[in-house]
Amino acid sequence: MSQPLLKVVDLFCERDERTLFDGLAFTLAAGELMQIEGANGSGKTTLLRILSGLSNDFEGEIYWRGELIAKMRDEFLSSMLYFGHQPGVKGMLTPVENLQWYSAIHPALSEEKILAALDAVGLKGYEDVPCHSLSAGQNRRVSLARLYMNTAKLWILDEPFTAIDKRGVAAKEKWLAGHVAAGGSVILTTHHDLTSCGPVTKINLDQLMGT
Ligand SMILES: Nc1ncnc2c1ncn2[C@@H]1O[C@H](COP(=O)(O)OP(=O)(O)OP(=O)(O)O)[C@@H](O)[C@H]1O
Repeated sequence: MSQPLLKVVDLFCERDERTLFDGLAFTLAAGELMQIEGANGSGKTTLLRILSGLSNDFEGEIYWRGELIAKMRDEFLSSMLYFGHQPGVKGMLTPVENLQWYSAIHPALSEEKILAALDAVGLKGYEDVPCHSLSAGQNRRVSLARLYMNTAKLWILDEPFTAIDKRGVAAKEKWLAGHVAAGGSVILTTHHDLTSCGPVTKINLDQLMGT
């Protein structure tokens, strides 16, 4: 069997003296999509922040391609896209300007690719409107356009479909399915039922909650 992309061993995390998970272990293969489930406050966001390197407040080990992430952080970070709760969109900038800013700290992207990404998320015609004049769902779409511009192997997505309408969700699910079919991997949280992503591995944090 080929080596997993990501391997989590004996992960323990507590917040406010409450154990969120203890002994959490799983592997994620290339081409696998994993959904983290659990009640509000069960630790889904906390887990995704740990996996993406944004939080070090945990015990246990996380491996990327067989090596401890802590020992090859730069390589891991360049292979991973994290999409957090906040859209991370600057209101004073237009969608095009936001994505230009994003592409400046990532592999440079042509304006053509940025416009294609905005078209793909349904924002054709809004390219030059300041984001503070867009709706919550449209701002979320600007942020999601990063997925259409990114070549990272692993996508870690926290509630990517929040504020997105039904048609938008179906289109994004297809995009995730395409990423996975091309050998990429996805770990996400969502309260939506995933219907168009293909096989989904599920981990439920409620069953791992301490007392
Ligand atoms: N920085 C922090 N300091 C202290 N406690 C925190 C911190 N971040 C989260 N928590 C606590 O950890 C628990 C898990 O929070 P988390 O945001 O991971 O849950 P969640 O499963 O993502 O919830 P939701 O479905 O509501 O988004 C909560 O009880 C929260 O209060």
